[in-house]
This record gives sequence, C-alpha cells and structure tokens, in this order.
Amino acid sequence: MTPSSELIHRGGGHDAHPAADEAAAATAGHYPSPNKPPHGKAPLPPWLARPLRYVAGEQRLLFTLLGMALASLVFLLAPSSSSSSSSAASVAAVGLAARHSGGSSSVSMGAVARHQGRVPLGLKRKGLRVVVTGGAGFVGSHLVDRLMERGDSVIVVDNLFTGRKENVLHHAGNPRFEMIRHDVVEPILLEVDQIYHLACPASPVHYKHNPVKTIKTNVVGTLNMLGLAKRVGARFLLTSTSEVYGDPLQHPQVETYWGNVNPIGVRSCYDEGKRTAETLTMDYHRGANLEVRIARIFNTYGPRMCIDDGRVVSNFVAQVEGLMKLMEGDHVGPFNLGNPGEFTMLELAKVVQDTIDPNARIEFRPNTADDPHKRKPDITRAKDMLGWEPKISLRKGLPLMVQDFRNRIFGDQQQQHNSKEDAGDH
Ligand SMILES: O=C(O)[C@H]1O[C@H](OP(=O)(O)OP(=O)(O)OC[C@H]2O[C@@H](n3ccc(=O)[nH]c3=O)[C@H](O)[C@@H]2O)[C@H](O)[C@@H](O)[C@@H]1O
Repeated sequence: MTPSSELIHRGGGHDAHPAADEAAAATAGHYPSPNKPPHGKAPLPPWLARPLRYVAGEQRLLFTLLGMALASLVFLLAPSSSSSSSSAASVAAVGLAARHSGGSSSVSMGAVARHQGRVPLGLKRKGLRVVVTGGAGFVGSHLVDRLMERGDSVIVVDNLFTGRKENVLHHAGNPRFEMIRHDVVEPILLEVDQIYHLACPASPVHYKHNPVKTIKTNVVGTLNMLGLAKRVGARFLLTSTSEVYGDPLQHPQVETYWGNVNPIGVRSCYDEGKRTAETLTMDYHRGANLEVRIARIFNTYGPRMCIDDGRVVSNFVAQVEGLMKLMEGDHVGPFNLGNPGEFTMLELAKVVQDTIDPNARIEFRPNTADDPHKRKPDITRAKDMLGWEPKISLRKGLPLMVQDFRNRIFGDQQQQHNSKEDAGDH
C-alpha cells in the first residue's frame, strides 16, 4: 500500500477523527499540496474542503437534517410537560441552593421559588418552609406539631430560656424538622416562607427575672425577625398579648381599645415591649409592604406549660388553631385569641381543688404591682373574620394539663428513684 492510498484509506475508515488523520498524514510527510488546483477550478482551502467532504460523505447531511426535523417535532408536540418539568427542576435546585447559601443571592433565589405559583405537572405541592421562634416553648411547640402534621418544613429558633428541647424532641430525625439554639436578639438569615414570632419570656416570673433582656427580646428580637421577613419576602406573624391592654378600663377588651399601661412599672418590660413589637410590625407593614399578622394571646394553659409558670389559666392550647387561621387568612389584625369565659380567682381556685386536690389550701395574698384587676377578651372579630373560637372549657381542659404535670413531676421522680436503686445494686 502506497502512503497516499494509506491516507485515503484512513480518511474513509476513521471519519470520527479527521484531525488525528491529518496529524498522522503530516508526520508521514504526505500533506496534499494546497497550491495545485484540481480540474482548473478555484482551490478550496483545506480547512474548508475537509469538513465539507466529511459532511457530504455517506449521506451525513441528510441524516443530520432528518434528526433536527424530528427533534423540533417532539418539542412542538409536548411543550407544556417538558417546560414544566424543567421549571420544576430549576425550582428544586433553587430551593436547595437557597437553603445552603448566605448573602443576597439566597434572597433573590428564594423569591423565584416562592413566586413560582404553578405546581409543575406530576409534582405534589410542597409544604411551606416555616420558622417558629420560641418553638420549644409551650404554645410554640404545639404550633410546631400542627405545622409538621400539615407537611411543612419547620425550623425552630429558640434560646431555651423557658422552652425545653423535650417539647419538640419527638420530631428529631424527621428531615422536615430543624432546631437552632439561637437568641433572636442576634440576627439570623434563613430562607423561609412564613415566620411565626413567639420568642419571648411570657410569664411574669420569667419576664421580671431580667427586664432589660425581656424588652431587648421584644424590640431587637422583633426587629431582627421583621428584617428577615422583609429580606426573604416571608409572611410574619407576631404573637402579642392581652397585656397590651394593661389594667384595662374597658371591659371586655375589644381590639380597638388602646389600653391602660404603666410605662415605668415592673411589668412594663413585657407590656410595653409587646406594644413596641406591634408598632414595629405595623411600621414594616406600612413602610416596607410586608405581609404581617398580629394575634393578642390571652392566658393559655395546657400540657407542656412551664411547671413554675404561675399565670392564671383561662384557655387551652387550641389557640394554635387560631394562630394558623390568622397566618393563612387575609386579615392583618390584631385579633384577640382567648377564652371569654369569666371567673373570679376564688372560682378558679375551687376548680383547681375539685380537679387536682380537694385538700389544697386557698391563701389570700395582696396583688402584685400593676396586675390587671379584670380581663376578658371580646372575640367577635376572631369569630367573624377567622371563624375561630375556643372549644374547651376550663373544667374539661384542666385535667389534661394536670395529667401532663403529674407525668413530668412524678415521672421524673420515679426515674430518679429507679436510677438510685440501679446505682445501689452495683
Ligand atoms: O401568652 C402569651 O401572651 C405568650 O404566649 C407564648 O408564650 P408561651 O408559649 O406561653 O411561653 P413559653 O413556654 O415561655 O415560651 C416562650 C419561648 O420563647 C423562648 N425564648 C424566650 C426568651 C428569649 O429571649 N428567646 C427565646 O427563644 C423560650 O425558650 C420559650 O421556648 C408566646 O411565645 C409569647 O410570645 C406570648 O406572648
């Protein structure tokens, strides 16, 4: 075989590697002369002649055109399914990237995912990403249970001042659940759709313990969470309190009542703190167009309540239902969420005697400073606009809480007793 026939043979047998063939020919010293015009026509430069010959050979051009026509046909016939699945992929990727990135990029990515609106074909609507500050507390942990039940992804942000890990421990290991030990007075960046802001010491024994910290949590903590909501475009719900009415001069209290609060008293860190939190919430709503909701919670009791809480009981944790209705609804509020059933302290003490211990002694002591004399929510607004009202009476609800307290106190004592016995055995 001559070197030139070898070159032709290579060209025909290894079409996929013309460049390699050229290199082989060059090393063999058999590059065709570019200066010899074939059949007297104008010569084609070799960089053009070779690819043209390659494309024209073996009907490759025909096959290429056929392939392109087929691909366009498929694309035209199935435009919606292919485009929605690709958008689904991009949304999923965006969600993932957004959770793992910080800075401003996560903000815009979150916005893309959130405003996607349409659910891609064949995909179930994904649950929301929700932050619950104070989610390890009494009300917060019951809210977390409901959100998890609904299929949401929940992040609890709590500094565990009065909350307990045990309140949410049953969700540990669930990939939709996360708990971050964090104090809301420090900023935090999370990519979420909704923020339930509950973090705050709520009972007088706790909020009076460190009043400066209490007001800081209410003001700086709320500012931080509002800032987060603004940044990621999340809906924000504040759990305010009946304490914003102070020692009310109007009875029962309607949401339009402005309250009677001592600004310099021992309870002011909480009362004024929550009032400022409400002000901040409304300012962000008006000034930054933030979607906000405000609930004013009246005294609540139930399982998981702090054993040394000491607040007067009036309502069961079914209030959580009210919080969720408020978040999902169209009304900003504020809404009173509480039980309008009224009773005196003496009546309450007697219910406690009947349900818990008939031998419990009733003591009469002077009231603490600025303690409200009377309080009763008017819940007309919540009934009409949220379709919410409390369902469990004190006599029915109290035994449920008592059972939980018994388990925790006597269960703990039983555990200590058992471990002492175990230690004695060794
Ligand atoms: O009834 C009300 O008005 C109150 O109801 C709930 O409070 P609650 O669940 O009853 O009280 P806790 O069990 O003490 O829960 C508060 C949670 O906030 C957390 N917390 C407290 C203080 C703080 O600085 N940061 C913080 O994360 C605590 O650890 C705890 O988990 C809400 O959390 C309060 O915002 C609301 O004012």
